[in-house]
Amino acid sequence: MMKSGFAKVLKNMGDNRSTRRSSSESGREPDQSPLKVPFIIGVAGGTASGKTTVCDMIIAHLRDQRVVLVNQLKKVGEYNFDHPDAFDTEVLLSCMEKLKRGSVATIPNYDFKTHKSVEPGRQVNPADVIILEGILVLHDSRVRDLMNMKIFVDTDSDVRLGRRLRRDTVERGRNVENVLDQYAKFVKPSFDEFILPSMKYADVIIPRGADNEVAIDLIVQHIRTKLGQHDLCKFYSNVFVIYSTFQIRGMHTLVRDAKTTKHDFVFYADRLIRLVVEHGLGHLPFNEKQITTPTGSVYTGVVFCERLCGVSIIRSGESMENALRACCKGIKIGKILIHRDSNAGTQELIYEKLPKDISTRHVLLLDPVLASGNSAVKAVSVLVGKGVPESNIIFLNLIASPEGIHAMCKKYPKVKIVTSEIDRGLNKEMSVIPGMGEFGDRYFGTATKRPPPT
Ligand SMILES: O=P(O)(O)OC[C@H]1O[C@H](OP(=O)(O)OP(=O)(O)O)[C@H](O)[C@@H]1O
Ligand SMILES: O=c1cc[nH]c(=O)[nH]1
Repeated sequence: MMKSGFAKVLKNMGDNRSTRRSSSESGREPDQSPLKVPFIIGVAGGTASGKTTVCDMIIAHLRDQRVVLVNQLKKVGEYNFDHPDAFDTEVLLSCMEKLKRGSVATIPNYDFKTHKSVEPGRQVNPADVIILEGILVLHDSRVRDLMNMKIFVDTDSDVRLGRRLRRDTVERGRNVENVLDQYAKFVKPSFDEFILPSMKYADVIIPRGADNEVAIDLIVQHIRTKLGQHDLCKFYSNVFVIYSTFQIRGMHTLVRDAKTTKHDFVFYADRLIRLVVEHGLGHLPFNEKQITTPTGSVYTGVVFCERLCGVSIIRSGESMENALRACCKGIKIGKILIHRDSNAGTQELIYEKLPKDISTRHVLLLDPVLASGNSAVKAVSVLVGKGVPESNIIFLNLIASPEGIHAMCKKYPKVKIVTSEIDRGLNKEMSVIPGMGEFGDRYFGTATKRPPPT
């Protein structure tokens, strides 16, 4: 039986068999968002451990996603097929690079009977999820570094030997003695020397392989969560987008609509702000506390963090103060006014009024729009200058641009950013696209911007 040595199975996508409806079929505008970075999973484990079955189960559960399964590429002509030298890591890396960039990759086919590559190679299209499977995919750090999730399938060695014997004799026409000889000479020593030691790099170890449905279910849930997140959340662990629902999409639809009245804009912006504030508070530290309920039972809970304050960036940030006050009784709120000259790209601190003991507090920094990030970076620099540890700052925001996120994360990687949606980018005027226009003017009903105080 001949199978491709690299892109063995193309599920749902590889050769243009996507099960997802195209944008034209679904009646949407073509997706103009920046390139989606695929979620890459590595699945390693000894021979006949059930790696392929585990991959097939993950693919079956992710049937609404474009998934491609790629096998570790064999080098033609190698004798010890279980040694790291038997794999063509350079070609694998270049193919993965193409797929990550969103290009088609041509992957050599490999015949397991003749141990030769077979022309033509297989064309693999980019996908949402790439599963990289092979006994040694966790061995090389360059391959590991590509992965968002590393799995090791850990199946009992007797079970694996039994399966291997059956497969090689029944499916590949070899005799028992020859299979056992190869196992003792190459397969087992390589497992002990290279494969088993790579288990320490795994994020998840699946005992009993494909029989472990609970583990596979948990893995699939995790992948779904990650796929639902914006790609920037995969890059920056300090960036959080609140969990989207149709209610949240509906509120965004209203606040982004140029025809929405001021009254409705304020109503739905306030609803969104409240959700962002509640989510942001969830990132504060907590202490465990046990209380007794009216039924006399003990409930183990947590106490709210007490050393808090809000800081709004005037003027739009002030729209978020009410929601913060409604959630945190009596919270102190400071203010920062920055004059931003978007043409010159400069920011000037005009005014600040902050609690004297701010350096001992966790700070919730408020501003509904993160565009170039200049205002937020300047505001954080003021706080840090007052002695607030960077990691004690949570920036709460309704709409963020990728440019703003990059700018903040580059300068202040420990500041947490909580937003409700990440948009496509900025236009020439430095407005967020698609965005919601000038937030302050829409929220406060001012047709033109107020000049900064002199
Ligand atoms: O990331 P940046 O490129 O710095 O842009 C974001 C800033 O722009 C908006 O304020 P704006 O200057 O419009 O003032 P306003 O709040 O008074 O409306 C917003 O509230 C941010 O403070
Ligand atoms: O799109 C933008 C950019 C900056 N400030 C806003 O209010 N909106």
